[in-house]
Amino acid sequence: MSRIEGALKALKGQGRKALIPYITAGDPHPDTTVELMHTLVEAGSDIIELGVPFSDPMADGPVIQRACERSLKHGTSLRQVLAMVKEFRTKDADTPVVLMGYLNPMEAMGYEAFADAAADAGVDGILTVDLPPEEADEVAPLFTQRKLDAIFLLAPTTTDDRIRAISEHSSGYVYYVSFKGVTGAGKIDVDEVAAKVEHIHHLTALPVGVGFGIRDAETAAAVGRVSDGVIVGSVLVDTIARNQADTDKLKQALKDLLHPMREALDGLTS
Ligand SMILES: O=P(O)(O)OC[C@@H](O)[C@@H](O)c1c[nH]c2ccccc12
Repeated sequence: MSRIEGALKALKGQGRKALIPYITAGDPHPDTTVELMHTLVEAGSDIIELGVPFSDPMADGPVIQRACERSLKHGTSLRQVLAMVKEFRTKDADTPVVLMGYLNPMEAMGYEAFADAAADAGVDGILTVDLPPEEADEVAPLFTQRKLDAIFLLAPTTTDDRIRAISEHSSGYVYYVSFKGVTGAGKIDVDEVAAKVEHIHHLTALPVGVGFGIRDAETAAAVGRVSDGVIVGSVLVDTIARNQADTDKLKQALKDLLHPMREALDGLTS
């Protein structure tokens, strides 16, 4: 069983939902990422989604675009991101890490070499934003052969046939994008999300995580009620941007954001 599958099964057994924060590796500085990852865990996170910075992140809104810029300004490379995960693993053997990224840097390294290096670093899952369906057949097995979960995005516009096909290539969980648009924008329509997630549950046995537009405990709970986990990105990344100068303050601010979400999610069971 993969670390992701294990974590999600354990949560399910407890009737709990996964809290999955996203941060961009190397933001605000490559030296602080590992520390921030540990902070996310201390604040009650179950899985970490770590973004590989990319110069043209077309699925991202301005908040995460700027995070990529901050990170790339310090020269953060894919290899360095993998080294960060390796360092994180020396102190945390349990928390699953999903590497989130655009294909270009992975392709540049070579998918096979990348899959080897990711497995070696202690990565658990790979979320490729822009992998065309025709290439998923070829790339996803490279990940799964190395026990890396292949995580794919489902959107409100994804047809049933595509949902089935994508789920076949997926492991760990599938990521339902709550609205059509970029990260950090828009307002989530909880009823619409609930209906769609229920429908997806009929098409795949995999857990369903939902992201895009979750900014506070109330929305996290509303989405957690209908899904297996929530992914929270831009609101955390915005907090990183506003507290770049003071790491201790930043860590506290991240905890202040995540604690109420954790509590709201756990409150769903009672
Ligand atoms: O930022 P939001 O709206 O909270 O959504 C999560 C999201 O940031 C994270 O999962 C993510 C960051 N970049 C992405 C690109 C595509 C899909 C998902 C992502």
